[in-house]
Amino acid sequence: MANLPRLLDWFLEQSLKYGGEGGLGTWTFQVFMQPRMVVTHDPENVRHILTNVNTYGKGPVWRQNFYPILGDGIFSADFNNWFLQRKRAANMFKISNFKKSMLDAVRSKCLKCLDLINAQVRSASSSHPETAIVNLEEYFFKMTLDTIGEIAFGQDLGSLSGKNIEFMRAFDFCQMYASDLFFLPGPAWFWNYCTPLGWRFRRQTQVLETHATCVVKEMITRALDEGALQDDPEGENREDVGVGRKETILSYFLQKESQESLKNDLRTVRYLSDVIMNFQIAGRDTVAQAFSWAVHLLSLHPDVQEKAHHEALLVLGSLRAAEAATFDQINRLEYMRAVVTEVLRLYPSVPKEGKWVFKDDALPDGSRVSKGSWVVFSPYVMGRLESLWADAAKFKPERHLDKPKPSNFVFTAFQGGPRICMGMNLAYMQLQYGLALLLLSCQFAPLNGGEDVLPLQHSTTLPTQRGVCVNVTLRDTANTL
Ligand code: HEM
Repeated sequence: MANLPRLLDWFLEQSLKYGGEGGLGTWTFQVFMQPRMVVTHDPENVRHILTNVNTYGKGPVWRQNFYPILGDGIFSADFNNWFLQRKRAANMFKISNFKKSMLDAVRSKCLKCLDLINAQVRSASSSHPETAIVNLEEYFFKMTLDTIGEIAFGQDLGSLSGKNIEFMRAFDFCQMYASDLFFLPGPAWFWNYCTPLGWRFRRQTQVLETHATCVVKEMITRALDEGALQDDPEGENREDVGVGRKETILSYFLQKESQESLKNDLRTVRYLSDVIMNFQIAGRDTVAQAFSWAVHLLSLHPDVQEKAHHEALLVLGSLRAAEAATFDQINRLEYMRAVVTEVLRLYPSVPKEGKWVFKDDALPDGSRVSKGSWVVFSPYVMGRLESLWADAAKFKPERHLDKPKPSNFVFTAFQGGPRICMGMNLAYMQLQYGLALLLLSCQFAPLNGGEDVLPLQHSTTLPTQRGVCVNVTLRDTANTL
């Protein structure tokens, strides 16, 4: 328990100590009254775990700990329930949606966020060029929540305009608490019902549920008013087209429900609320944290910042021109893509992963794993192992240029196999474009000459403890090459 606040670094130390040469070998540990955890960072073991979804999955303990937040959504689902949700949501991630509705959502939220950052710097600065200290993390969290809101259910959640503060706080607390449950002795019910934090958790999950239910009910009412729902939804194999004014992730789920169940069946509303919650979790924190770590690392590496800025000018033009960037232009930001990959190697938004063992099995290195235990690997640890990355501690985007993409079982930020992150391409688009717009508008410098280590907050994802405060200097935005 003492190591909980620094769990990831503890994993790294233990892997180097007990993981044999290079820290890749398998070792195990067990928290009192919790299932055994088998830890491995060998890419072949990771491949085996991630590609055998019938042997390794989410399992009952994950589902129980996260049920109050994720319900039956895709992150907690296994087998057929997982497969159906993945298949429905996959409709949204087709190229035509990337080029139009997703890019529109990303663009409008990035530009709004940029305006707010510019306004804060201008109001706080009397120098020329205008400079101010800004905590950018809070802007990123609001921006990514509003973006995923638009993409997942076609609504502007208004976080960038000051709404949803209570919801976001509840969201952060619940994720942190549920993540701790795996490493606390004893069953979840004990912590949930017999401790003050558990009581707070249960109260905060009500805030989340109310928010998601409101969104779903509003969307159902809108779809019914527009006559966009079928009385008799067709079979699973027809081509899915989405419903309502525009295609959203939720619209692909709505079209599979009958009007009758949408109007009268509370279980249907609950299920759709779970879908919403899961996509909000998937799309908000991961991307916001990647933005934060990117700005932190760019501020510490002015040479990388300048190269990325130069590329943005070259590919997108001035800030004015970049506001209208196309999908193909964004894809040509190759150096920025390498920056994003390097940020996620060192600071993967999902820093640790545990899969439940459904059947007795052996890993490729010969280690035996028993049904009812966990196999654990950490993308954070893997990104720091010299046996996998030369100069692992150094931030060097160049390592990803002019080379084949690293295997998903070595660079595990998005994982791999059938459950690879569904939003990977969306995340790259948001980060490449958002960072390019930021760099065309501002320069970042660290406070007090640079703090090398920014303390992490233990959670399901990888937030910082105090946000990311940097010196922001506004550029002359008429700049072109
Ligand atoms: C930097 C950004 C992101 C990172 C690092 C990331 C990482 C991951 C990882 C590691 C997983 C596997 C988690 C697990 O199985 O427990 C995952 C799953 C998933 N991600 Fe992402 N993600 C990012 C952004 C997004 C975005 C923007 C979306 C938007 C829709 C998204 C949607 C999903 C979904 C739906 C799954 C579940 C896939 C499944 O179980 O089949 N992710 N992501």
